Amino acid sequence: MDFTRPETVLDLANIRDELVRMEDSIIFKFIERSHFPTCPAVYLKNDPRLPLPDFEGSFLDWALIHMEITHSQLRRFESPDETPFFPDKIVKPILPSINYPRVLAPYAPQVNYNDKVKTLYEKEIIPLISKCDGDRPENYGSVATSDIEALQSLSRRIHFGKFVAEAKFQDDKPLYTDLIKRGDIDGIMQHITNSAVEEKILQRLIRKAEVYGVDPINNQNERRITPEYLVKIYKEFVIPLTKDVEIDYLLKRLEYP
Ligand SMILES: C=C(O[C@@H]1C=C(C(=O)O)C=C[C@H]1O)C(=O)O
Repeated sequence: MDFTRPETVLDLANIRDELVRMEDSIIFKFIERSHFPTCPAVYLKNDPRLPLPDFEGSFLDWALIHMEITHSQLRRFESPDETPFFPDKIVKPILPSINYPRVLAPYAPQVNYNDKVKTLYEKEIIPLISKCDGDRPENYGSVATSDIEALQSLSRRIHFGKFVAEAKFQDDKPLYTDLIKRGDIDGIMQHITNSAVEEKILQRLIRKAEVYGVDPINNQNERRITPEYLVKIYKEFVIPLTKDVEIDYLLKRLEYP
């Protein structure tokens, strides 16, 4: 997929291949996070264990904002497949702009589900992928670094729903134009859903978790990322949020030619 060549981006088969590649990134980021305990202090607003002068928010919020400011200076958020968690904080790149040809509708950057992504990650995913419950102050920096990597991978995967939606719209404009005009959200959900593709993804995740998630040197055959947890994360969070992004993107699509 080459974002300077729109024809490679709006090919649904190419998009699905890219989603498959993202599975490996997400699994490996989860495995990295699984080396540490839950470290709840990292996610609590203004926690006394992590004093942050002149800042309202959690340690992870602080770390993510500073990482996104640096990444924005390196042009990360000019790329149409990257969506910031703190869009109001990012700054102009220090590198020259790349004028990517337009692939998505101009409002695409405003389709931003990262608040939901971060909340679900902290509340639902961390308890599943952490090594154990507990707080280890010596791990706070590593935990935040690992969380940022995992959040950025999850965000990219979920917001790829914009490309899926645009590809589906282009493939059947009459159908989606009628559904959008009637505000038929259930009808849009029905037509963007491909249960066979979803099932294939879940089956593949089980196999990947069985291979990647087992620690080869651990003779107790303990899993670092269980297949069941990975399926739960995708089935209950990643795929539904991707489809929410698809629907949200499509509902505004007729505002632009
Ligand atoms: C991403 C797509 O749209 C939907 C969402 C999917 C997902 O998030 O994995 C898979 C199939 C569809 O239900 C697609 O059609 O490939």
